[in-house]
Amino acid sequence: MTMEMFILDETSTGEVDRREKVVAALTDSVRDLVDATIRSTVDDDEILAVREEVDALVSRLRAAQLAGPAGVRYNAEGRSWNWGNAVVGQHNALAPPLEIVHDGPGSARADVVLGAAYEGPPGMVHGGVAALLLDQIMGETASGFKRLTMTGTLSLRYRRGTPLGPVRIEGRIASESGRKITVQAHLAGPDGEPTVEATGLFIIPSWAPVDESDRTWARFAEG
Ligand SMILES: CCCCCCCC/C=C\CCCCCCCC(=O)SCCNC(=O)CCNC(=O)[C@H](O)C(C)(C)COP(=O)(O)OP(=O)(O)OC[C@H]1O[C@@H](n2cnc3c(N)ncnc32)[C@H](O)[C@@H]1OP(=O)(O)O
Repeated sequence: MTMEMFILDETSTGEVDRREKVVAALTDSVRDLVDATIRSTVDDDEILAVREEVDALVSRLRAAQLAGPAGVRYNAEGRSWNWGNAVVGQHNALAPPLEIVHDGPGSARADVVLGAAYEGPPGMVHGGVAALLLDQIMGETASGFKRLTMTGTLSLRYRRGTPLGPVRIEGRIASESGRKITVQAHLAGPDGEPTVEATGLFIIPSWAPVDESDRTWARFAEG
């Protein structure tokens, strides 16, 4: 991958903000649909009838589509958006409803409520979902919105099951050496005791801009 894979898009920030909100509301409804589908016990005829209506709605959305994935876009004002991102994509119903808070240099955290769609062992968060969330938050911790970083190596220790429900994830930079940034993080359930501990090596790719004062860093950092 190269910097050219990030898409320069002429849409104004005001228009990006407006559109993001409109589709994000639909995304919330689709998340609800996913949860309702998993947990529904209505009879078969009702399921078939709902399916027909959902298929009709999909056709309406397909009336105008991007040719491929949403990608990571930015405009000349420095606003960037990644609506399809698997963790923070505002238009991605597979992404849990999560907001990452950068509460200081080299640290980040997020609170999220994980429902039935994120289940692995009975009543517990899927291990891959825990890894997914940790990867994003640790990547953002390493990047700090001032440089571009990619996951090199991620190591997880699952200490005990994480119950579905409210989950907190916290990450911090443990050390840095050249283009290599080591991040430590954990994920915890409602009692605050870490259930998953993580260490990751995040790498500033050789092709990425090197000048941290360059605005390009900030532009792409929300990738
Ligand atoms: C979704 C994509 C978004 C990406 C862009 C984000 C922009 C926004 C930024 C931030 C906020 C958002 C945060 C995102 C959160 C999600 C993050 C992900 O899930 S990223 C997808 C998964 N990861 C990959 O797909 C990497 C695939 N691998 C590569 O592209 C390359 O291998 C890369 C960039 C990791 C290294 O390539 P080189 O060419 O820059 O590295 P060389 O120069 O060979 O090595 C530098 C040093 O690092 C070590 N190294 C290289 N790869 C390593 C690895 N995998 N593990 C450990 N060490 C490694 C080497 O041994 C070398 O060390 P010595 O300087 O000699 O001491």
